[in-house]
Amino acid sequence: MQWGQIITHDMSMQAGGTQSKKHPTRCCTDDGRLIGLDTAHKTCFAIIVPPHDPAYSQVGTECLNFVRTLTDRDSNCQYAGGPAEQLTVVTSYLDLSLVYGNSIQQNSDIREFQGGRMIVEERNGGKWLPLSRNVTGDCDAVDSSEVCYRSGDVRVNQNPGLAILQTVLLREHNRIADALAALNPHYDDRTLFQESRKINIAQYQQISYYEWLPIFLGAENMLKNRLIYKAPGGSYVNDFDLNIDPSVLNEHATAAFRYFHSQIEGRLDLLSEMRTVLGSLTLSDWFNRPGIIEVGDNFDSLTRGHATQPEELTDINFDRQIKHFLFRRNMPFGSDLRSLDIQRNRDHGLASYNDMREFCGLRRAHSWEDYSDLISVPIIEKLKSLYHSHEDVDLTVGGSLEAHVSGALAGPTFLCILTEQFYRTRVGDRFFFENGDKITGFTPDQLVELRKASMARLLCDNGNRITSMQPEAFRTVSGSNPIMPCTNIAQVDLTKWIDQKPYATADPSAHYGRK
Ligand code: HEM
Ligand SMILES: [Ca+2]
Repeated sequence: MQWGQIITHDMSMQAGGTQSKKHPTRCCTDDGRLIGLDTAHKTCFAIIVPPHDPAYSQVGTECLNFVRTLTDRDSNCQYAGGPAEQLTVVTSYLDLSLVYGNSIQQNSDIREFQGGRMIVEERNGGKWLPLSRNVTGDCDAVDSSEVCYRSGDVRVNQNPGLAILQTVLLREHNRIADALAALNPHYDDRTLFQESRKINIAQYQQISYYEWLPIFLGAENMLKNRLIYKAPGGSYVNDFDLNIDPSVLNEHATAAFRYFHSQIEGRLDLLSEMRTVLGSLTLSDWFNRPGIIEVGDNFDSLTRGHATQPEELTDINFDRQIKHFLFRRNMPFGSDLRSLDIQRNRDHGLASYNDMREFCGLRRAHSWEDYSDLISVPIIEKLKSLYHSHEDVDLTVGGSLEAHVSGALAGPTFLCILTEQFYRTRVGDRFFFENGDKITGFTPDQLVELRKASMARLLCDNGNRITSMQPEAFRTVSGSNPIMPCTNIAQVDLTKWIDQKPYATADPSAHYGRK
């Protein structure tokens, strides 16, 4: 057995799946009935709802739409004789492709080509993501005047939290570009764009690896496996390895990383600067309707809400908003994210839970009872009633039932996959921000600054009028993580990017010492 790779070249987006809106290919009728196999599109793999389903039986839904991910077979580029491999349409590096796009063409469509900036549009005194050119296609818009965004990633409109994050990262790019333009008046648009992008990506990698991932993977586990380093100061980590394939593991994108769907909270609080609750939104009212973030003070209040209200537990329970009401538009029920995850596991033909356990160095189970080292007995009893054999348990199911490793938010099998992925994502990236490459790396002075980047500072700098935040924005407010004025939160000092020399891009050969 070996790791399964999703083919490409932020973390994968499977081609042709159900990432955001309703898929144009319909495998069920509008009222949730199955379309006969003879008439359904060949990529259909509809989810059959049992008649006794506690939610869907209320409205007689017997079929949930599911369209198979496109593979190399569909695109006539199949590896000789190998099994079908899923295709992805985004880059697999942590390169903020969600902001900058996945190709030169996508990038050109969202760049301003002035002052190094990305396109933002002014509405109601604020700077927002540019509008989609196909509002009713990209969003669940009631009419074509509704706000619907265009960005580097088509999922931007999927939920309000994501639209906020996309906006914050876009504004951050322009904030950096404006600062660099003031510090280096001799820089042209292209230099400003590339340098700002490079800083924005570095901050994003710093935040992802040093602030966010430790909560999920455990800081000790990350240190031990060389995903992060202790107190690096201004020193480089030159761990780039040409032999490490940085593309996204199928087991990661289709099982392990989706486990965090369990954390999704269906109620989105709106909070004042004093952190009093002004109201709340219901997630399923706002799938693919991102315009809500531009209404009144919602951008700031929702941002404070996301930073303040706790996530749901990482466990076997999933919020009704995604379990019954995903993309429901104004219908009483929608789709079920948990079912989609399980069906996607089968669509991609992932290895079984038992095989993956063994591959990760855990004990292979030879009977149901052998799972009791990691899964509780009542849950094993439930599994027995659902699967014919202990060998049949899907990876996405078994992995999410394991007791968590101490200090992490996943059991050993998922943690093995997540750790392998995030090791590859850094070590396989020759531009990872901690690398000391003479041409592409940062100076030690700049690295010291980048290591001060935080989610709190990003939210402070790119809200409309957010003036306070807790320093660890991914953690709830507490005595040791109190709300404080933004001015007290460390800032990346961009004066370390003052470039004394005339910039050398006019003569790229100068970099390589060629004549
Ligand atoms: C409101 C929040 C979210 C919603 C509504 C949502 C919804 C979805 C949907 C509909 C899909 C595609 C399902 C399919 O057809 O196979 C998906 C994929 C995925 N989601 Fe989420 N998700 C959310 C948050 C998250 C979070 C917080 C994480 C991880 C921390 C996550 C990780 C993933 C991953 C890894 C995939 C597979 C992406 C790919 O490879 O194509 N999602 N999500
Ligand atoms: Ca949960």
